[in-house]
Amino acid sequence: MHPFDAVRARSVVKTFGDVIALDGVDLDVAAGQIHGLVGPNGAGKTTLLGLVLGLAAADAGTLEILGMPMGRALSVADGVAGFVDGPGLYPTLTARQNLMTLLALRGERTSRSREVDELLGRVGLAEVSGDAVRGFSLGMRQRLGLAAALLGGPRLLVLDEPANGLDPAGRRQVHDVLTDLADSGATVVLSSHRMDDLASLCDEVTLLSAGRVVFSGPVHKLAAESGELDYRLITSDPEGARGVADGTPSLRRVTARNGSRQGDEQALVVRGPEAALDRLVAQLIGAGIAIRELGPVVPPLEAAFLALTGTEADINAEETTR
Ligand SMILES: Nc1ncnc2c1ncn2[C@@H]1O[C@H](COP(=O)(O)OP(=O)(O)OP(=O)(O)O)[C@@H](O)[C@H]1O
Repeated sequence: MHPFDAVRARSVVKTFGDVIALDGVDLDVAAGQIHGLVGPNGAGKTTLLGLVLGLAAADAGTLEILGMPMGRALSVADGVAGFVDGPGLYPTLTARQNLMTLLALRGERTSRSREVDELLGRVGLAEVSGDAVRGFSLGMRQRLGLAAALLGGPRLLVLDEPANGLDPAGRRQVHDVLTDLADSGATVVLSSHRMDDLASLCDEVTLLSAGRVVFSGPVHKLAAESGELDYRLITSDPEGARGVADGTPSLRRVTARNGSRQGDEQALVVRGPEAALDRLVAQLIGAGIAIRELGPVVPPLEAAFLALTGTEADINAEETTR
């Protein structure tokens, strides 16, 4: 459908002194897709987005943006817009003045004021469009930054944690804007720490860990990397359920690894493949034990993140010292 990659990185390296921020990164983002970058703090997400935006040049490797090779000169490629480390805004100007100023800087002032109002409405800032940005919350600044990035009608939008500081309604609004943009054929590359956000928004995700790609592909495939999950069950007969679990092949009873909750003294936590869990459920029902709650202790996407980035061990250790 789309003949080229909007972003194509091969063996990209970026260092800051002794720190290797990106260590041979490959990235393919098909045109028209929403692609998420995820990874622990310091994994290299912002650095990679900065290279795509032309804010810095790679030390080694190749990077093609919208089919054009990025050179060593620092400049935003044609058709690309976005921000890293928060949007750059003029704090003393109003939201509307910020966007009008951006247009003025491009010599487009008078013709597009209606478009500016429409954009402010789309990102949920219509009512505060006349307020000075210096009084804006983090979420409001994020929304205005998104509107500013959309002004030029980008073919590739690059956003570093755009959902940062947004309330649930704001997140929904931003999702809608990004989805509409992708539906119109543009490409979006964004970073996020929220796996639920990425799952609901992105076609594909790339998981970075310590500057390397440890997964890249569709979100459902990432979930499949979670390995064995811990499942938490609340039943009508905790003692009886423990006995049934102990007799279920391939299933182990464990102490909750993460997310202890109220009522956990009544909960049974088991680890094993899905088929073994299915057997346990059938046996519990057969034994007349009602299942009142059943779900993974850590959602599959988060579990995959923890397993692939090696952060799972830290969490286990934390649990055992409680
Ligand atoms: N300008 C810089 N000078 C020195 N080191 C830097 C610079 N920018 C990034 N780094 C280092 O490069 C590594 C990657 O940082 P980066 O900001 O890309 O990670 P990130 O995945 O975006 O992290 P976070 O989730 O915390 O935003 C980190 O070790 C960071 O300290």
